Amino acid sequence: MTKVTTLGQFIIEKQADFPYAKGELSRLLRDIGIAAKIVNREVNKAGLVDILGDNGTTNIQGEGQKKLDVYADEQFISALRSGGECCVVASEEHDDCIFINSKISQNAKYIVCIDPLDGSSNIDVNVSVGTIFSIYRRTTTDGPAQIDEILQKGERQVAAGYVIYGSSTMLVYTTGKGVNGFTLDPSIGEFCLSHPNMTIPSRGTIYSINEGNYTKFPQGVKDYIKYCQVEDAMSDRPFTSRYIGSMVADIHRNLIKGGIFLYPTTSSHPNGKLRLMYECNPLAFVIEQAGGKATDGHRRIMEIEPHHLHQRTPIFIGSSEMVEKVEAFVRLSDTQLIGAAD
Ligand SMILES: O=P(O)(O)OC[C@H]1O[C@](O)(COP(=O)(O)O)[C@@H](O)[C@@H]1O
Ligand SMILES: [Mg+2]
Ligand SMILES: [Mg+2]
Repeated sequence: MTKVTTLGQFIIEKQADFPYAKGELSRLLRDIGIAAKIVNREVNKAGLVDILGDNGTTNIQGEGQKKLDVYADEQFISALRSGGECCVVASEEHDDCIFINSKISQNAKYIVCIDPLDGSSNIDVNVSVGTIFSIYRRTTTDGPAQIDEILQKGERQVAAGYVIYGSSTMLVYTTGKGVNGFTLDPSIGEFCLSHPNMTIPSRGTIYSINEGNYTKFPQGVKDYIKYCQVEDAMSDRPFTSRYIGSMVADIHRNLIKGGIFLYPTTSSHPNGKLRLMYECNPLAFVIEQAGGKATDGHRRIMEIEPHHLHQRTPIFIGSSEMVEKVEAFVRLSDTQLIGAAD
């Protein structure tokens, strides 16, 4: 019989990598795992219970909230609040940070940024959705946490990961020492280690982008898409186009098979669409830890200075050689633009 390692057991074993750890991060990851199971239960019942559809409210970015967006947000915040290891939560669904002022939490050392439900537009049609989380350590030690403690660069993350609610439910995370994936075994209600030491192939044959926006893309991205579509046996082109529209699901597939996910600037989203703090940074940390790359076309996502909670960024993320290739196209087009202006 093969040995089963649950997420809880794995987290405790890995605590030994950090000799001075007191178990707070382990407990925080456990709390996220618990909330993920609760959200999973509701996602699985969607269609049977009244949880599909719009909530009738909008979030800070003016996007309509789905009932499941609101439900997932409440579950994660409540698990983090009662777990006591997190003093501030920054969520896609709230304009401002949520300071947890309970006696046990106010001196907690961790800050969590979260996209409670990623891929909202897919909820009502039974397509995979996800949760993305990012964990930072506070930069001061006492008193209530301040806003600038939350706005840290992605390279300062101590842990990050995602949950994918798909044909099976998985939790994938990193603490900066590789990436491990756990599949929820519904018969025992536990996430079990199923994908140890995940690595992303350095090249793949999948590109993921919302091609409907093609005319709005910068020239370098248009040129890269054309490159993906050209026939060339040596480099396995034309590549396959796959776009689910849930960032977590697109990136999870590319992590396993190799590929690139692109959400560039567009004329309607001049700063990009996806959010730095709770979408791009955590996924960049996971993908880099798996051996891939994540940039905005010019610099590492995790080196971008955040100025506000809901800041957006363009992103090119996935297999290292593919990200380098799109960067080369972007650079070339920038030089041509400069040349034409001279
Ligand atoms: O519909 P578009 O513009 O292609 O955007 C799809 C992207 O938007 C998102 O759904 C945004 O996430 P939320 O659902 O959390 O707002 C990503 O998951 C996805 O990659
Ligand atoms: Mg999202
Ligand atoms: Mg969301």
